[in-house]
Amino acid sequence: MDVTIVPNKLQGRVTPPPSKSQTHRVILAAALARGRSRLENVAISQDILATLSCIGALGAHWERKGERTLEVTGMGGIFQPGKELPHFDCGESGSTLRFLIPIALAVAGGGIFTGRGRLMERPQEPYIHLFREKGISWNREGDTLTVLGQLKAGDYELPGNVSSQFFTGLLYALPLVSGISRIVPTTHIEGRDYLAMTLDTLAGAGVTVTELHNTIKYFHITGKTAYKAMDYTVESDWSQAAFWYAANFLGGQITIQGLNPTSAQGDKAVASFYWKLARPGDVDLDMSQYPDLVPPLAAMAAVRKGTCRFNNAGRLRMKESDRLNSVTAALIALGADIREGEDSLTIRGRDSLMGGEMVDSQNDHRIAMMAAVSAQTCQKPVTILGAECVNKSYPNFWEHFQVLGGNIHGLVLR
Ligand SMILES: O=C(O)C1=C[C@@H](OP(=O)(O)O)[C@@H](O)[C@H](O)C1
Ligand SMILES: C=C(OP(=O)(O)O)C(=O)O
Repeated sequence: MDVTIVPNKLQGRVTPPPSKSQTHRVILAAALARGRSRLENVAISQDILATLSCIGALGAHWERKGERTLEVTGMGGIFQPGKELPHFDCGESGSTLRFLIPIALAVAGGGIFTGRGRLMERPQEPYIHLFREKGISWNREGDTLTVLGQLKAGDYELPGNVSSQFFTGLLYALPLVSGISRIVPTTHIEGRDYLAMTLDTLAGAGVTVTELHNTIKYFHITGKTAYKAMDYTVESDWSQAAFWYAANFLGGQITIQGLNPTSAQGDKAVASFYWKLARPGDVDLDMSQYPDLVPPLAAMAAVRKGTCRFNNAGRLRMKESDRLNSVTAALIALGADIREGEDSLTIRGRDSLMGGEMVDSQNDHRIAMMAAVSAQTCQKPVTILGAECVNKSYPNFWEHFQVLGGNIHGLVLR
């Protein structure tokens, strides 16, 4: 679906969707627990649907109990083996794939994982190296990956600068096996707040992981822990709220409702980045902890007085698109002054953007949403190609855009 946006300023009230990161985590904890968990404020985006289909493959059950309520009956850490290895269809969700691999190894002795789009091209090397050492077999053919073996307790060393999702996967899986384990980062961890969110959700399910320190900080896990069923209300998503912050930065008057200012979501930092960028002048921003904020912050940086440099952003090349490249291509199409570095972006702010061109979302939800809010400040209409990709994380994004007065042509709502 291609949509054309005729520029105007957005205004009104919006509640961002439920946090995708929290939803993945709480569904997995509920799936591993014995008994029934009631999860409130859950939205079924494509990524969340992928995680739900995977917990089905593990033997957990889920049922919708209303628009935003989900009941999950967990498998209690006990997998009922069938004739074949379980099949996990991860869609395009990196979180689902990286969280489920060690869980499947812990409870089911492995599994067959499939994915679409760019998913299977995204890095898995830290797991490949680690599992090779542990005698677990790893075999990828095209979009199908088969992992086979039993996850055992022990020491797991991981680089911290590829994806925090490898840590989360092991943090979920190692408590399920017998014996003490340690997860030791071999570099500085990027995306630490995602791990704080993981530890928070695990604690809610009665699973305690301690962070210890000798020469470096590491995670200490006592094995054979039972996950407990829980009632949980998912918070609104700060990473998605960031696009409405960008819309406000570009002249919108939107009241963003329902956010928890003390959330464990690291992307609540968008509020302070907003004020940093609102002051004229040159700024350097370290994005190593906030990869998902780069597209909305780049939209802000394109229209302001001063140059903004986004540093330590190499991880963005490994997302749904190569996001350093796709942010650059999209903003250039809109008329921004942006330069792509190996792991950085440099944006010289302008008074406004020209628009009038087509922007390819490259099947990346955050690029489509960035282009949509940037279109507000353009002089000419903007066409976004592949606009349906927002379904990955924010299925009613375009509805919200319209309710806020966005002038969109070509929209086909499901
Ligand atoms: O754990 C999570 O929920 C996520 C971690 C981040 O990924 P990386 O740590 O792989 O950069 C982030 O970009 C992704 O959208 C969600
Ligand atoms: C990168 C993202 O998610 P995932 O890694 O789960 O695919 C995202 O939502 O921007």
